[in-house]
Amino acid sequence: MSRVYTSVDQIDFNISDLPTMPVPSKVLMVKPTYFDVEYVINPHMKGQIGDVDKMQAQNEWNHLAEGFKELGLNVEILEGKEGLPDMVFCANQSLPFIGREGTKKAVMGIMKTTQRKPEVEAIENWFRTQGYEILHLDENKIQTFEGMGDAIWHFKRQLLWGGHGFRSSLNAYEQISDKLEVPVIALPLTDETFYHLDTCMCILNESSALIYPSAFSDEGLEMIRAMFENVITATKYEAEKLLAVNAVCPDGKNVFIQQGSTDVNKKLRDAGFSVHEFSTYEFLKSGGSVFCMKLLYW
Ligand SMILES: NC(=[NH2+])NCCC[C@H](N)C(=O)O
Repeated sequence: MSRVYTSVDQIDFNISDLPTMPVPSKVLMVKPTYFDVEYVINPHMKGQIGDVDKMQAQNEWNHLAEGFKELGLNVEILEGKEGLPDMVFCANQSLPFIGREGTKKAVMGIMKTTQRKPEVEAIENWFRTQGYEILHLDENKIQTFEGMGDAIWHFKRQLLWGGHGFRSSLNAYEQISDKLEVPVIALPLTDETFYHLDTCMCILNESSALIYPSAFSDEGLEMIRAMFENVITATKYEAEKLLAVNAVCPDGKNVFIQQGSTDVNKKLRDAGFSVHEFSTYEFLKSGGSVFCMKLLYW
């Protein structure tokens, strides 16, 4: 029986009562060899076609990979594929999961745009080498699901936050909830600039999240505020121009974030987080930053 929550009065559990989930120890990154802006499928890509500095992109990517290594994560690197310039955003093609008995499963995505659809198979083939059970959504019923671009695990808990509206369909979460036997809090996204949940919500630890409030509906905001004690908010400039919310906090303490997010970084430091700034300017041209340039898994 699926458990998809769409308003705060439906929520009948406390986070602390939910089954726990280990912190991911591995991170996948896809080499940016073929990364470029070749088409426009989100507002950030407008006017950027052909403008990516390839060498700069490679440098930024290397630096981020080094950062993950320094944090103690096991960094796995996959070659990109020619003709798939967005495959470097490897958070989008799947949703990895680990059950309480240690069983590993990956729900494969259904990309919204034809340009990105072939990326899924490449990631699926890679998952098979990692001992994951592959799960597919029913394509006759579900229109789209863009993996961890929209579906984000609560820190250390079997609870999924699911964004929908632009790249993922709400009914995808019913199937995911059924297949993984987890509750899903569904959040409609309201502003196309923040087309994936990972552009407007970053889960920092069990009780803290960084968000850009204007990207959510009132009901969505109510659910976020009900479940997180500390909600840090990003300004319009930093959220939109620097994709500051597309950050990642793999261990509940260290936050990797786009360089120059001064206001957010101060708020994060004041809340006790260690902030590490990375330059992802070339990837911002495509509408992505730190969070979507990697896939955390077990
Ligand atoms: N999760 C993300 N925000 N990923 C960035 C994806 C960027 C890519 N150009 C797209 O529009 O699909």
